[in-house]
Amino acid sequence: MVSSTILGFPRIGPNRQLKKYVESYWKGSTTLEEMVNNTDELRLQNLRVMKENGLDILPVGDFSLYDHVVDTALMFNIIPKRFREHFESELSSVYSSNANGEYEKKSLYDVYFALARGIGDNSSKDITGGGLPSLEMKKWFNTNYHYLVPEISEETEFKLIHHDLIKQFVEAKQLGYVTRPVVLGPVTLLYLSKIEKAALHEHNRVEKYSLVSSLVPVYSELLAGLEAVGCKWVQIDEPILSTDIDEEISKCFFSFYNSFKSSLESRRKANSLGNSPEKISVILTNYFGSYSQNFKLVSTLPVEGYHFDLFYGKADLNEDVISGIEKDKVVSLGLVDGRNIWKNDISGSASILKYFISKFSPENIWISSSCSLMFVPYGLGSEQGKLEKRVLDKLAFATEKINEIKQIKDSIKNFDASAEGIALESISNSVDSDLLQSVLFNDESPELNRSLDVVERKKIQDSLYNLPLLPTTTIGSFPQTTEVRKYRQKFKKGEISKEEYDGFIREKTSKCVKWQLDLRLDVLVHGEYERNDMVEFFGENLSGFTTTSNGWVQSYGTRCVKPPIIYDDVTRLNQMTVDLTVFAQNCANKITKTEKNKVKGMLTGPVTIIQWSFVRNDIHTSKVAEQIAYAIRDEVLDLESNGICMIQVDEPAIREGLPLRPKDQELYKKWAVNSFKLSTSAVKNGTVIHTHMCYSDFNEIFDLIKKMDADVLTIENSKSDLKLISKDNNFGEKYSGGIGPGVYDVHSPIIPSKTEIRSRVNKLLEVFDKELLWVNPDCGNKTRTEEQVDLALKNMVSVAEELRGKI
Ligand code: MET
Ligand SMILES: [Zn+2]
Repeated sequence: MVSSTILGFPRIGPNRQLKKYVESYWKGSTTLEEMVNNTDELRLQNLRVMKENGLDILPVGDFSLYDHVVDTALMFNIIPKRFREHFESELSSVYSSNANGEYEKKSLYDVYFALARGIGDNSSKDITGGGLPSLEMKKWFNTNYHYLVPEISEETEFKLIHHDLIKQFVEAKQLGYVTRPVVLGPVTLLYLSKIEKAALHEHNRVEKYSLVSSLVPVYSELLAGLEAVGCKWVQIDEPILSTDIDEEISKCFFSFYNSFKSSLESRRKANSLGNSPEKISVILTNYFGSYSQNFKLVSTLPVEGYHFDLFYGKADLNEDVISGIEKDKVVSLGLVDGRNIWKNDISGSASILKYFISKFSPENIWISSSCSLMFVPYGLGSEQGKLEKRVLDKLAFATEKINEIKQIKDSIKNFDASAEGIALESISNSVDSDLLQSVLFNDESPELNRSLDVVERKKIQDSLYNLPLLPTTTIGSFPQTTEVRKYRQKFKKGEISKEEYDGFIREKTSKCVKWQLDLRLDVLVHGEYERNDMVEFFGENLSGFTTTSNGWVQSYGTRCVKPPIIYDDVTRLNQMTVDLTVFAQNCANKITKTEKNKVKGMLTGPVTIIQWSFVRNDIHTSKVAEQIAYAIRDEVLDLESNGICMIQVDEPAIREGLPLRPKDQELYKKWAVNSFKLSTSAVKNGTVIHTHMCYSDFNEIFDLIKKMDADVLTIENSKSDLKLISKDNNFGEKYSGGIGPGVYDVHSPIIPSKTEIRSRVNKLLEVFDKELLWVNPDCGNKTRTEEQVDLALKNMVSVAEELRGKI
């Protein structure tokens, strides 16, 4: 009989309880004990829900109070020096815990939350900046989830410092559940980690993959511990296998899994566990894509089973891969999409399952989710009666997805593999041949291109606007104060009229324009007071979108987001931003009695809208991008014809969508760039198109950025230590448009000093042509207070004005 399972379940609870439980502990309004009891209950509730909805084998260890990567790092004592020193006594109390792994909870939790959130003035990510900076946060592969980056060094003393996973297994077993502990694999753990700066002596570079041998004993100790309490399977997650791994990483896999096997064996002998009921087996788990070439290596590793993501890794449904699976291995089939919210095609999944049954023994087959279900909301329960029925009928959230796995299992009950032959071709995916018909794949199309190139356009634009050298601007949003939020809430609840709400927004907008003029900013914005969120706002104004009332997914730690759902064709229903932008421009004109200070129109680009939504999957994503691009294009043209001559189309998430494998990246880059161009290229040459990007490392996408052909690019840069302008990448030479690398970090509450800003601008001037350089923060101001924004921008403008006279 096949078994049903999943790789992991959402941790946040049906009503985001995790947030409440953990945050109230942080605030001191609940005790540690209360927090632990509450979150334990949430974890046990997950087990119940999984069981009730029909799973045979449940994951344990997939739950986390903050992040599973920092969980793993801490469990193995991967703690940077600054924390080891600060928490010396707490850690020694944890280390001296008794043989059962009982430790004083408070000590461990103090270290844990400090790693996650830092201590004191954590805002300055600079080690010298005082306080204890938290671990850095990064995107988990190509998802919108952020993990904490472990810091390792030669000084890291890898050891298993607690037995929580073993205890959770035992607890679940006592409650009658069959579970499979989930552990992040060693190679992926190293891949996600970085070398700890403070521990680096000059001339002493540590190659992080060389540390893999030190991980062997800790993993084998953990697995031996699990084996001793009767655990039969452990899931070791190695999603790095969805990328093209190089020689060094391949070696790392090979050496770890082989030595680990023998280390476990010697532990068995030493502990005379030889007579333990059953040896523990390992299922190696890859998700987010296919193994493809990597499977050759994987099939030689001494593990007992493999998980396949058959949603995003359909490429593995091919003879080369499948013939490499030995008959006695367990195959776990990720048939239910862990990253999107659409109902499963049960009969399609059943066909794939039948194919595997015809090849392998049903006892060795597991039906599973493609990846953990933590990337989709908890359950549809609270959407009943709220979402339109025709939308609701298409959806499955985590709880419903478990049920689908059961349905797939039930649907093959009477299947006789010997009677029906199944061809591999019938289940593997065919490529959408219509795809390339889209305008997005026709680089030469006049719809995608402006008539002059960026250099020629600049000449026209310079003559029209007469901006000073080092023009100053902001990225768009101004503080979303409690007052702004309160008004929006009241309006949404129907407590105030549309007129009253609009009146308030206009008042805020006009004050914001005045404020910017007082600050002497050159290019103004309207402040985005009308927007709760830069994607949701457009979702509410375009057809084909809907929003849920409780469809939260974890973004990082206790923070969740509620992505809109794109379920149908997207069209623009009405003008979305024209009124308020024109209003802001009129305010500026009235105050200055000139038309000198231009207000930038502010829109979100197609790729970002897609990246931060759940997107229909019945048509190719590029088709959705094309539809959104046409809608934005109409808005851009309406702004222009209403006198707005600078328009910013934000694409902060453009890097996020980049596929994991180079061979898939070209197609993405093409439609991503061209959907931006389709949105923006219809304007006159004198209209200045701005774009903005943040949140990522841009090294991989320089070509893409250039191809977008914006007139001005404002780009996050201050957090990533001016990586953008590092000597090696020659970005300054390669980029011929206007450019505004952020001169300070808006995510920090610290007011950037003039000295700091001046030194950044001076560095930028070494790299970029002074005619092209803009001066601006690195992202929007919405999360700051009005006072912080005022002081920071005063310093920024003052530096720009001072330097203008000198360069
Ligand atoms: C995450 S990018 C944000 C861009 C947007 N225009 C803002 O200023 O908030
Ligand atoms: Zn930004």
